[in-house]
Amino acid sequence: MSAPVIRLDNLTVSYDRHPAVHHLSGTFQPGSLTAIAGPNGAGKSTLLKAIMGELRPAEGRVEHLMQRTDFGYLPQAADINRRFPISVLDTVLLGNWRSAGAFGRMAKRDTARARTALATVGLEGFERRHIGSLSAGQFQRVLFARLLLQDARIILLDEPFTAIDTRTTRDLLDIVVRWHGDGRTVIAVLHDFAQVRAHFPETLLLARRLIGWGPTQEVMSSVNLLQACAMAERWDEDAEACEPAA
Ligand SMILES: Nc1ncnc2c1ncn2[C@@H]1O[C@H](COP(=O)(O)OP(=O)(O)OP(=O)(O)O)[C@@H](O)[C@H]1O
Repeated sequence: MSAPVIRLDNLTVSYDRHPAVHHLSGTFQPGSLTAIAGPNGAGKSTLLKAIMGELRPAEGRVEHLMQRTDFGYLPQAADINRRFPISVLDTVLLGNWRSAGAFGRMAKRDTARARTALATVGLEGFERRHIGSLSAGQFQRVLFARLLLQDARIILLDEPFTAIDTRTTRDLLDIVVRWHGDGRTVIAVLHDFAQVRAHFPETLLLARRLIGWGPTQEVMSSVNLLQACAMAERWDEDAEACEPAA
């Protein structure tokens, strides 16, 4: 087995001293395609933010065995301000920050690459549109185009298919599968268990503590899913029913 790209060592991340992720240890292998699944409030987004260095561990650590610039990160849509007055093309060009000049001047070549990325996600002709005028699905396509331009080796996606239509989901899933085919490491927080089972060979099942991490068919077992639900009920009095185990 090759050296992992990310190692979690007894990772605990807290908000105001309340742990949202407890004592998590394990590794992501290069080229792996992993879903992070678990109930609401399980610590999935917190884990991605800790991997990206946006949150500091209360205990333990995250080791990156690659450069920070090798990482591409798509936060949850709710965390992104779409009122910022910027065009679709400029939003995609922001993905080019690794090679942009000192004053952010973009070469013609970069603009051409950004246009190609927009065409790849089906948004040819949208270059001059303001991002605030796009539908949720179109905006998610723009963010995928930005990741395409960034050309990151490790890609972290936080609920990339939530609240977008079936066709957009299918198109963006195709891009995720292509990234995997290229040998990139992809980690995605997902709520749709059918999507996880159909497209993600590895799963990390989290309920603040680790329930399972490995091949999806093994990790998404009835026993593990019931355990994750039971743990969620202990921290949420109003927990909704979890998906019945397959
Ligand atoms: N900024 C914050 N300040 C305080 N508590 C937070 C903050 N962000 C998250 N939490 C809490 O940490 C816990 C884990 O939240 P997190 O968003 O990581 O879960 P999640 O698994 O991504 O949930 P969901 O599936 O609902 O998006 C929750 O109890 C949440 O309320």
